[in-house]
Amino acid sequence: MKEINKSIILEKNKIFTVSEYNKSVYGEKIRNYSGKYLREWNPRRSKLAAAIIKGLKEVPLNSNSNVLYLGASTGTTVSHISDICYNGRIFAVEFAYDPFVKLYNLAKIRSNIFPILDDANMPEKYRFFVDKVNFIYQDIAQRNQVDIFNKNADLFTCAKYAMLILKLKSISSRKNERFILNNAIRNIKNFKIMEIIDLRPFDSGNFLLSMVRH
Ligand SMILES: C[S@@+](CC[C@H](N)C(=O)[O-])C[C@H]1O[C@@H](n2cnc3c(N)ncnc32)[C@H](O)[C@@H]1O
Repeated sequence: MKEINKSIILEKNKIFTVSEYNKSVYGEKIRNYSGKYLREWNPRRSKLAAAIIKGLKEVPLNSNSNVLYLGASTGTTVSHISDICYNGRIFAVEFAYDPFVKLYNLAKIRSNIFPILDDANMPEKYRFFVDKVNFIYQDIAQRNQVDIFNKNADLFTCAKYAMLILKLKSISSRKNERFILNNAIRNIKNFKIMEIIDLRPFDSGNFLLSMVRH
């Protein structure tokens, strides 16, 4: 077993978060672990898990981190971040009603998740619900995904670290992958790139950018 941090554990080719909760969120396996539980983290369902398995060196999250999560969907990755940041708060923004209902139900069980039904293009609408966040995570398949990130990063200036899932096909389905990637990176404001992880074979055409504010 290898600890990435106190709450993230790698065992052979599998990854787990240490959890207070013995309740499966998306069908993942759970087992007992020193008075708590180990929740298997599926890298085909969560790009952050895929990036860690692919060798992401730093995960700048700890038990006290406050996170702004854009594109939360039903809360698969949110639930693992909720395990890692068990004393912090996760402000989870999702604009589609159906996945939001599941996210909302998850938040009823997990007291550190604060679901927000809103469009991440308009952070000024939810800025007053969001306390000081240290970290922004974005996983949104939209053509203007870099703009969405920049707008949120401009407003939530306490966030020192960020991770952006770049979905290249959503930006352009015709241009060359390298070209889209370089262009997207050039357009990111305020943050410099620490690591770029190609998420293949878990997720094709998606890259995780890990960044720090400059
Ligand atoms: C790939 S899914 C996210 C999966 C999730 N991050 C996970 O790992 O569990 C992308 C989500 O972003 C949401 N989304 C897309 N555009 C959005 C926007 N402008 N504001 C908020 N949510 C958005 C979609 O409705 C979808 O649920």
